[in-house]
Amino acid sequence: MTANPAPARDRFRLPRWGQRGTAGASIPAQLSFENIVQVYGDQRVLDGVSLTVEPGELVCLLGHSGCGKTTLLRIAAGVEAPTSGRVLMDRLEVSGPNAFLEPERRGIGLMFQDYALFPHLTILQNVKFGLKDLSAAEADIAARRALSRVGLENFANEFPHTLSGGEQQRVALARSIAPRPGVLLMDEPFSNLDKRMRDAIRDETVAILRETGATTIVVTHDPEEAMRIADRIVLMRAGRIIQQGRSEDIYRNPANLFAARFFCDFNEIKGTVRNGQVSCPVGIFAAPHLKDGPAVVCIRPQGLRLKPSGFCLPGRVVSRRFLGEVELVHIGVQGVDRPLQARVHDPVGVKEGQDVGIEIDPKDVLVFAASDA
Ligand SMILES: Nc1ncnc2c1ncn2[C@@H]1O[C@H](COP(=O)(O)OP(=O)(O)OP(=O)(O)O)[C@@H](O)[C@H]1O
Repeated sequence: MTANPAPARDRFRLPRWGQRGTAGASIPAQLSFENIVQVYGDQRVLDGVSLTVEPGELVCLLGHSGCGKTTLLRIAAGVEAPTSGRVLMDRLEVSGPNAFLEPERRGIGLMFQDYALFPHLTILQNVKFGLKDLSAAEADIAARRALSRVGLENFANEFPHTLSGGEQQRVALARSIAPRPGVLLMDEPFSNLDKRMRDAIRDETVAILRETGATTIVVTHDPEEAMRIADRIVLMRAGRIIQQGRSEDIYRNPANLFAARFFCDFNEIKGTVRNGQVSCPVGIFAAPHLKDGPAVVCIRPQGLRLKPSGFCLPGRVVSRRFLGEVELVHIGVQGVDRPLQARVHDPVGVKEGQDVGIEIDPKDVLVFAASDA
């Protein structure tokens, strides 16, 4: 049942919501975690997490399912108390041995992947829900301003089920920014959207977050998403922070094999390090930082180039798959268990079964100690 639906043409006339500029700004807060440990039964879900998110910064918590990302958000929000450690906002303890500030008094906005919209409330009522501290008139103004900010002011009187997934995501965003939180915590906020919509909405959401200025933590298990939106990526594994930094730095210089694998589907080949060099069946590469011993040579698929047979490393094309902008070519190489995968832009004339040469760009080669695996 739709109450006062927006005329269809208005839906098409809506301006891009990342460009509207009417949202109230937040006063961003610094959020710090000090040595957070969380134990459930005999499971140590968080194992000494320390992290400071600076005012206005957008941090992505990245990691596989079950590594503790959501638990850290819940502790920040005050929905959960840590087993030990402290959470501080602007250097004041909000969770810890000396204090516990109730979630509703932290000035933290939350947005979860299911959006959690109330089906029986209109869009406007949904957005007003978190504005209980304001008078009815003030709440109405703040909610309409937030809806306008996400380009949905014409949908105020509709009900959630009449909106598309992308529109519902924008309502959830409006609801979380309406109280102008100093900190916004978002748990997989784009995971319910199809890929085409996800890219656009993600970019627009980030534009709005930048304008509101809120300190933001976004949880995701998608490295591309993290690279696309984060000022800083914090990579987690089994309750610990493995590495943090700008996306380019982590991508180019992963701290270990786990971090490397997270960002790239490498060709991995066993090798042996001797005197700062690693030898393996596809060549010899520099490994100045490693001690002598077994190693894993990781080669990015885009670091392989096809040459005529007789040049560089000999190989035989096993398969070719058209992926749009690139082709994925699998090439068998003597001494290597699995065919190498190469992402090639223009493999003109290359056929399955054909002998080729393979050139490997050393900048796309990373080497880790085998003990790291
Ligand atoms: N209240 C709880 N009681 C017991 N175990 C819990 C509780 N909350 C979380 N866990 C467990 O803690 C671990 C980490 O869960 P968490 O939701 O933080 O992971 P996550 O990294 O966010 O994963 P996902 O990406 O799948 O949401 C999981 O094994 C989960 O089952």
